[in-house]
Amino acid sequence: MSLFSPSILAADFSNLREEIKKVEKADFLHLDVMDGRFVPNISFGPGLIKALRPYSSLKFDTHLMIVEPEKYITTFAEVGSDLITVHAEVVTHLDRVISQIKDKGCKAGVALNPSTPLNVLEYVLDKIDYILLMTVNPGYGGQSFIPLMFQKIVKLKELIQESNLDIKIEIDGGVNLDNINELSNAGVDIFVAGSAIFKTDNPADTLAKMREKTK
Ligand SMILES: O=C(CO)[C@@H](O)[C@H](O)COP(=O)(O)O
Repeated sequence: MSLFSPSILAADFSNLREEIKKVEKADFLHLDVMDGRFVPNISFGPGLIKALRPYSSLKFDTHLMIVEPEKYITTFAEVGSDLITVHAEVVTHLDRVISQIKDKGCKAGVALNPSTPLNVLEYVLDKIDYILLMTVNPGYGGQSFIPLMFQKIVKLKELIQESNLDIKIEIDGGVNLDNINELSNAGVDIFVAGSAIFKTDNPADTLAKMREKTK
């Protein structure tokens, strides 16, 4: 069964308490932390995540698009993250950071930009819970899915199956009602979607429609 992680980046920031209620039937809440350095945009930090934590029973899926994420793992774990994802591109000691995340009792995810090859994960594969494939260049919501990422998803699925490990494939960027069925068939386990959910009149209904189109 596919899992859903609506990204609040596309929600109405002036009304987040109400916005997150609309997606309470999802599985995770996707929290995009951006620092204006690793990505050109600045979003929000641990203070907002802490403030939202009492108002949702969803698992908090914190996606750190920041440099030096190793300095902030404890903070993001303590404000209520269940899953913490760091980008391989900014971490020198990936094995160590994954351990840091797990030591805090969180699931560990590693994200890859569209242009980053899968082989950077070869020697940490046995420690990762989730691989987050960026299917747009990170930094902004509302971009179009990069078509070549289909091949990357299929390749990663094969790699995981060959290794016999229990790693979930999460994708992020440009997911919508038109491409979700094909993406599900390609092997995606967790869908992050921002605009396709929050920019519709009825996010709960859109989420349900997306579920119907997945395995
Ligand atoms: O991490 C990011 C963007 O960097 C995403 O989580 C976006 O928020 C996804 O937005 P949509 O493409 O679904 O609008």
